Amino acid sequence: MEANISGEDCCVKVAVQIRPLIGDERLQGCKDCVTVVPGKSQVQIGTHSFTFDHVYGSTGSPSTAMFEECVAPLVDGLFQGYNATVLAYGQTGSGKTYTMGTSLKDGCQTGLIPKVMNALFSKIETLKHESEFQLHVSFIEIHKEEVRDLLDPSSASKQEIANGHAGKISIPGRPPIQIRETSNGVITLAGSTECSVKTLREMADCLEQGSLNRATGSTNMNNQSSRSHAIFTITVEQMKRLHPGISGDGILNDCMTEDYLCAKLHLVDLAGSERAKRTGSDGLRFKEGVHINKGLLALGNVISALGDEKKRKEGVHVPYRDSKLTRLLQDSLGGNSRTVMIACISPADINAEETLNTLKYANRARNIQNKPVINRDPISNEMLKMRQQLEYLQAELCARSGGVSFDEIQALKDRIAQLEATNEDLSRELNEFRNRGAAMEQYPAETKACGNGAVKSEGLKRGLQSMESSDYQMSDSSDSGDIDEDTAKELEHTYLQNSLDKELNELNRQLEQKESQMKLFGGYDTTALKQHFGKKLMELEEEKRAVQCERDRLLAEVENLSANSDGQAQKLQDMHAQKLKSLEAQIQELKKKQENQVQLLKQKQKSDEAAKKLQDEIQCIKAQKVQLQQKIKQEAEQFRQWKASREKELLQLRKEGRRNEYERHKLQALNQRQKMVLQRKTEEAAMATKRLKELLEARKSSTRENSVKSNGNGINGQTTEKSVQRWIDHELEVLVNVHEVRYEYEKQSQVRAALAEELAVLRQVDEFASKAVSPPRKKWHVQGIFDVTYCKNVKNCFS
Ligand SMILES: Nc1ncnc2c1ncn2[C@@H]1O[C@H](COP(=O)(O)OP(=O)(O)OP(=O)(O)O)[C@@H](O)[C@H]1O
Repeated sequence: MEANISGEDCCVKVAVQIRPLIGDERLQGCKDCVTVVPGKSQVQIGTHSFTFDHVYGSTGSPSTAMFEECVAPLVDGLFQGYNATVLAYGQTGSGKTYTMGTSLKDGCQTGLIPKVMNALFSKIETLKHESEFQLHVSFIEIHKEEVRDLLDPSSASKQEIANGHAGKISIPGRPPIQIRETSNGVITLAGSTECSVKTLREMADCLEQGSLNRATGSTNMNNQSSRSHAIFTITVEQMKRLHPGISGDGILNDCMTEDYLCAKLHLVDLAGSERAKRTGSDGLRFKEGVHINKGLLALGNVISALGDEKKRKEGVHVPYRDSKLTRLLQDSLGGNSRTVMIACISPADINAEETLNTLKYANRARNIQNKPVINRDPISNEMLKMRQQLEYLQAELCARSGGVSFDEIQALKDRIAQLEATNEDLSRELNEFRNRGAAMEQYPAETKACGNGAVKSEGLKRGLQSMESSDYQMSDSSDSGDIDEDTAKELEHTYLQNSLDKELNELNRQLEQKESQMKLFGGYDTTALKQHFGKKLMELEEEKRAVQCERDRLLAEVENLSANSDGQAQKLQDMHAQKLKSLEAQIQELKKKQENQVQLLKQKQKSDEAAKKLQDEIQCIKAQKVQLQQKIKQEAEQFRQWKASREKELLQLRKEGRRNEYERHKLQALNQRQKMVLQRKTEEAAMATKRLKELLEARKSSTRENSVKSNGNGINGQTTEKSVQRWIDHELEVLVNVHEVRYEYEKQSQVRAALAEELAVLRQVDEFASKAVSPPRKKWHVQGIFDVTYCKNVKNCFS
């Protein structure tokens, strides 16, 4: 049997085992009624002729070759994850137990099961460096439509019952074994013992222990007849260690370092079909016989339903549930298993009828198609599928790229260069946004740490100081409310930019991911490939039909010839039969090819759909990316405009501030000058007052002198006149001086009042400046203008 990696259909293989005539049969003088056509796997009984996959015993292949040819490939398949079943079928006493080796006793190594165990352990030995294994064994029997655990030590006690037939006592309290179907259709046994075995000895012990527990009994046809269907199951769990980077593709193996496989091998020794008359059974044995035959009948119905191509195509119901035996063998017949059926027959002419039935039964089973798949851990399975798909697509790409012209390659290269350039531009833009965002971030960080408006302004002020010149002092005039608004605006902008950048990064990441996935699909138009597959399928279908017609024709000829019994006809019949066989093989081959093509086509369609979906997703992400980039640009532009207007405003304020500063300096200088004038005038006033006092003093003394002179001797009239004249002049001069001084005093008082008022205003200005709180810009400006005007007036006063 060939390895079946892809899980395609695979027919049940049938081998016939013809045992030699045994003691009783010889004693009865039985004759050999079965012939094997030399060099062919063909058995003839009477006028009937059947072709099988293998025929052993009699003049067929030696029975010793059976394991190598039929069972060893199944054992190998276990290590690839394929389930397998070996099923021995035949009438009672035909040699099923002998062939299977189910009754392993005292280490006697006859039959298939001991050989399976040997092969299994020697294979494990060779693979132990690359895999870890776990083996489990279960052994059950179906006796009178009940499933029994042959490895359960509690039910090991066997008891001979009254009529001498073997039987078992079921232990109360232990729940019966139940057949269950898992959600993915796998048949399991709930409640049966699963022994973990590590050595060949342990496994052989399990077989021996189970065999001892099996229900057997003596009948007229077999001294030790199996009264139940026995199923010995070996489960092989394998953890394969893969070596990353070793495989040629070098892609998926990098991430897949373990492969978990689990496969089961069912070794089934059925109870033999029997006729109560011939076995001479009665009582319990008779009832057993009825159950045995019932189970085998159900098996026959299942085989009929599955073996008939017409019924299968019509989707006829397969009666698996009619018996526990068929239910348990559901996977082995028409399911997930590679199955070999061994039809055991007796060559004795007294068994000819049963032998013919067995051969018919077996012949039908050959048409059963199973669907073995690798039983792999779902993740490993998924990985493998992807790898296969990748390999397939890579091969396809290679094939396709052979036909791609130089121009096309050049165009693709150009496109790649173009895309890379766009990508670089976008990355650069992104970095710029990021840098801007980072520069803005330091302000929010400071403001966040401080947590109040005044300190926020301080933070921003420091930030601005780092950018602006030292004449910033005047920008203190902008109120703290404005600064808070600015900070909030910048914060908002930074956060928005950051979140948009993040979004853009995420989109870029998704895009990269999707595009790398897309690369796996190659991106080529595969319509031509599909057409090619479709054409190929049709060709195969036609070829198959032609071969089938040829087969039908030959069959008809063979029918005609079998009616004709002369030697020539026999020869022709043989020739036709041979041709028929080769045609059968051809049909099978074509079927396989056809299935392969269908699988390929399906796979192709699936990958096309996936590629289309991926392409749509990429388009969608690209559209989102463009939108996002536009949004980022818009936002940046808005912020830039806002920033520019804000800076303009600031510049205006600074200009205004400088002008005010200049005015202040001017006023201070004027004030200084006025102070000096005031001082000078005050000194002049003091001088004038002093002079006035002196004059008044002089006047008083002259008055006194005059009165003394007039009251005295008054001798000279001219002298008196002159002195009066002098006195009058003097008086007049004094009066003029007094008047001048008064006028000057009033003027000085006015100037002083004006200066006092100006001083008050300047003090107020100084006070505001030292408190770092300026009067509102407009007010300050107006006040400045007022002061200047006022000072001009004062100046005029002086001039
Ligand atoms: N290939 C063989 N060579 C020699 N003897 C055989 C061979 N096959 C079977 N026998 C003998 O035939 C007898 C019946 O065989 P076995 O018990 O295996 O039959 P069976 O089909 O299992 O019968 P049952 O269905 O009643 O259990 C046994 O005595 C066995 O030794």
